[in-house]
Amino acid sequence: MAKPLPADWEERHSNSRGVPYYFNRTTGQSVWERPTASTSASSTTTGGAPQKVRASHLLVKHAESRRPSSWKSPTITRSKGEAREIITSFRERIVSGETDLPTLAKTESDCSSAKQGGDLGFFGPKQMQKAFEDATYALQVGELSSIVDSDSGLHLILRTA
Ligand SMILES: Cn1nc(-c2ccccc2)cc1C(=O)N[C@H](Cc1nc2ccccc2[nH]1)C(=O)O
Repeated sequence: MAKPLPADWEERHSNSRGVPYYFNRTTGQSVWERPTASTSASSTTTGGAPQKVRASHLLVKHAESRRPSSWKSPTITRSKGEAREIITSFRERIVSGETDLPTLAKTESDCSSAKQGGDLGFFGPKQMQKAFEDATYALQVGELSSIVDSDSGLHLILRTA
């Protein structure tokens, strides 16, 4: 029987790895190992300040997106299903090594960060939509996410720091 988690820690599920990970609601820290009483909030690498992460992403919007418009298209009418087919193909091309996320994001992402190769810079807890934040914190640096569904559309996320 697993011991209860220390205060502020919660168990989450990593879609990309299919295993649990542990998230500290106070510091924004995420760890793979189940925390014990000694894994305190102050044990962050930043001395207690919420840990920031950096990520690049490729966004494919669809008709149900919060803002179905982008630098690529003033009115986005593709269905969510079509968007999923498109982003699945993009992910296959990245995983095969044919291209990489920043290169593909520059021409294909529906986010205004496309010109920066999808780089969003550093962000901390509660700065991005929850689904995006959770997916990013669950990634190791250098890891590519599975398809992440937010109110903005479908994302591929590459954690860079
Ligand atoms: C969060 N963010 N950062 C930038 C950005 C960053 C660096 C340089 C230029 C733009 C754009 C955005 C943004 O919200 N863009 C939206 C789309 C979008 N929605 C997101 C939700 C989560 C993370 C990134 C996201 N990007 C848009 O263009 O309609």
